[in-house]
Amino acid sequence: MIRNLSEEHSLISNWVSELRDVQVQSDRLRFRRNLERIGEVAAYEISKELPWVTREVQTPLGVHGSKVLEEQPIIATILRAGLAMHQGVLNYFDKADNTFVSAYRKHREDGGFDIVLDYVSSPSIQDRILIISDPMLATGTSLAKTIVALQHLGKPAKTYIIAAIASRQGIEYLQDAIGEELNLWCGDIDETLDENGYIIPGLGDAGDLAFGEKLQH
Ligand SMILES: O=c1cc[nH]c(=O)[nH]1
Repeated sequence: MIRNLSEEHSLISNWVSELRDVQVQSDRLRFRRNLERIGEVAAYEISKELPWVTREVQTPLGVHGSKVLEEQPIIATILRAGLAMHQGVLNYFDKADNTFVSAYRKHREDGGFDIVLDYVSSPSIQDRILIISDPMLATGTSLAKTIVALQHLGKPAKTYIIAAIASRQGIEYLQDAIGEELNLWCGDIDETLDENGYIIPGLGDAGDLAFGEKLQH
């Protein structure tokens, strides 16, 4: 299931528009906060699909059968661009377990790049609800590598992916690579990727906009 939240004319479209806008995106605090807000709303939307149970809660004046999440999800992100969105998801699933993966583009002399994944910190994901946030689903290769790496830690009950902007090509790549139904919640879908694997029109480099420029490997 692919949910393009921009089609629902919600506040998410406003925030994605600010992420894209060169006049606004240079304000790093606002850029990070917009990613965080998208993470928060996506977490809320996904929460409507998760299993709930009724638990008796003692109030000062009586007992109430309250609906509560059956279990907390595991929320995962890919360093470093994913951090702000991850914080948004964690703001709402505030008791969640967390998975961190580092992945970066190692540039080759021929102009291409390979995804190097060298750090995974995670609990077992066996039978758990897994929510992975990755703000820019561009080629889909880092997400696919992350999902494959996490498969060594168990088989999740269900995996959700949250992105601010996804490319059509990345969605198709990921659908083929993971070999199961893709559950993607994204702020918008763009049609084009350039030769450097950047989403066009996209927003630029989300990690640099959130945290500042880095040296290239
Ligand atoms: O367009 C893109 C692609 C990958 N990562 C980004 O930050 N932007």
